[in-house]
Amino acid sequence: MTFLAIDVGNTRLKWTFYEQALPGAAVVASGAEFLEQIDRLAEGAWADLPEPSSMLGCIVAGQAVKHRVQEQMEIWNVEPRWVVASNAEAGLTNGYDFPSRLGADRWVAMIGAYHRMLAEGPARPMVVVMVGTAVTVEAIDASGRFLGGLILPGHGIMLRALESGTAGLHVPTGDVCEFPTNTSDGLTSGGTYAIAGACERMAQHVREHCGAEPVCIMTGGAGWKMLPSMGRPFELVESLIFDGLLVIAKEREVLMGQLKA
Ligand SMILES: Nc1ncnc2c1ncn2[C@@H]1O[C@H](COP(=O)(O)OP(=O)(O)O)[C@@H](O)[C@H]1O
Ligand SMILES: CC(C)(COP(=O)(O)O)[C@@H](O)C(=O)NCCC(=O)O
Ligand SMILES: [K+]
Repeated sequence: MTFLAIDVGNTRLKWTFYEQALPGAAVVASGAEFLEQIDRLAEGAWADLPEPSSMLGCIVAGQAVKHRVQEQMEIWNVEPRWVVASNAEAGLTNGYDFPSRLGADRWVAMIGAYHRMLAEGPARPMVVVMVGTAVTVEAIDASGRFLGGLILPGHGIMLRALESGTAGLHVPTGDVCEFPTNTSDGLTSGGTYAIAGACERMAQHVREHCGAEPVCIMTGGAGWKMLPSMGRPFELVESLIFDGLLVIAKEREVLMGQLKA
């Protein structure tokens, strides 16, 4: 029972093909494409795959992109299924004012992170950071309640905003340093420490609210850029969204089985 997991962000589509729809399943193949390139998936990377038995995805990129992705999936007989954030799923409860308005990628990543933490020991509060086009910094308490999260511009958006809003900030990418002495380093370091600072504050909020030190996990295409500049240890888990999709797929299969029985 092979399984295709898809994560469509505002910059790239990421996919992983698994042997089974089970947490920890073996990876058969995986890839990532910028959204401008996704119309060639069916004749490109997906052409060599066997037909998946099922798929589950999360998408935050909008309706037009969703149609383009589903068009590529027409080489198979598989039904497109997309996660929408709900009040509760897979052990998490959603504290958002309007739960379905929470980005599906955020919800799925939190489910992946929470199950990963539970697999490693006793339940603890968490900070889950996703560094993609935007940056999100989520707080989860030890019982699995999503308390709320910060949304920041990612590196690219911060730089473009500064470039377009000023006359003197058109410079190449610089290095991250504590005391930048040129414009390039100032911009690169400013963006990086803005994100690191938000993560640090959220970790403080969670510690004060929950009375325990949070487990801190990071994911997303630009996570590796942030890791050396964090104020506290963060574990980088590139597969967090896929881990979450596997958890959800398995739980839904179990529920379906119970309904049929
Ligand atoms: N090798 C890379 N390929 C693509 N994006 C990268 C790479 N390394 C870092 N990035 C950064 O990661 C971001 C995309 O991350 P991703 O998690 O795919 O975003 P999203 O989920 O919003 O589409 C880009 O904005 C880019 O700054
Ligand atoms: C915050 C996001 C833009 C992040 O998108 P990404 O950086 O992964 O492309 C996305 O999760 C989203 O559109 N969320 C809906 C609004 C919300 O979560 O409150
Ligand atoms: K994403």
